[in-house]
Amino acid sequence: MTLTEIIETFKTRFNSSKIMDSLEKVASFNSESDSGSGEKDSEVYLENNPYVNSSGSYVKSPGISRITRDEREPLIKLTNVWKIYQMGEVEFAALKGIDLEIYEGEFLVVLGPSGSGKSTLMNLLGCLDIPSEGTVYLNSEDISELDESELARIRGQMIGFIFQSFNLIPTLSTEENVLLPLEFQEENREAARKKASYLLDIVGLSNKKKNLPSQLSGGQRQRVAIARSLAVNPPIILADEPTGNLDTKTGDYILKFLDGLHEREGKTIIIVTHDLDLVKYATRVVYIRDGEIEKIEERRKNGTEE
Ligand SMILES: Nc1ncnc2c1ncn2[C@@H]1O[C@H](COP(=O)(O)OP(=O)(O)OP(=O)(O)O)[C@@H](O)[C@H]1O
Repeated sequence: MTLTEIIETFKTRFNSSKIMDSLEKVASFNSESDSGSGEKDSEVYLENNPYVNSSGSYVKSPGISRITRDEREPLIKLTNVWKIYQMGEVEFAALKGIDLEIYEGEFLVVLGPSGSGKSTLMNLLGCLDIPSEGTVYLNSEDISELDESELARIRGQMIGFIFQSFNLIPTLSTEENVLLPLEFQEENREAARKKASYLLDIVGLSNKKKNLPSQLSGGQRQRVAIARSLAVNPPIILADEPTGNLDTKTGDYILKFLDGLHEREGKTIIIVTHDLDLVKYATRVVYIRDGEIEKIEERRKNGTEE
């Protein structure tokens, strides 16, 4: 399906946030079996990080924030959240009474070993799943009170997702993948193209606009996912193991980029990882083990505990 066909088919049936939601689910399913071209990353893009080079330019927030909110309230709040998986007769508690408040401007790293409940927590923080018990608030709204399309709308406006599986639409080019959320926001087409072009430029992929996801390396796909997550300028960026499958250099680039978005753009960044190295970027670290918060550490950036 082409970009136009996808848009026209879905626009007639659903509201825009719901479409993005459905497409991302399909894309994440499709991309699991798709391991990429294996093409080596060029290092040229390392020059493009506006937060690393000295050109003085940086990512200007594209678009305007569509949310009005009380800034004293947490962006995301979890109270006594449990997630219980049912496997036949057996119940398994993956999260056991999590209380957590996340405020604007934080760089939060959720750290825990394999099986500790990170992805489960991530899905709840991103309002992609609902708790078995307890309450999740996004922008002061109890998400279990919202219907599916309201939830998709608020989530689309508030959260940019960067998932390990990249969630790119396999039949769309790099440029079209970035354009997709903008098309559904009813942006002026020319402005949307400019924005997509700018975002691809800053993630160093202007020369890959016409490539399909299968013709990109893992690191390049991750950067398309970042460009797309920034397209609608959400206040929160939620990243699941953002450097997971990447070589050190590309991983470093992506982290510095996220760090720049935090420092220069005031974005709230939430990263879920098992990689201890990432805590140096954090303003707060949540240690999770066996479905419980073990401790929470306030930090000054660059490695020191407060
Ligand atoms: N759909 C499910 N049904 C049953 N159990 C599940 C389900 N999803 C996760 N679990 C279990 O819940 C626990 C937490 O899983 P989760 O994926 O959140 O851990 P994680 O910390 O993200 O692990 P990893 O770092 O290995 O990805 C694990 O013991 C896992 O086996």
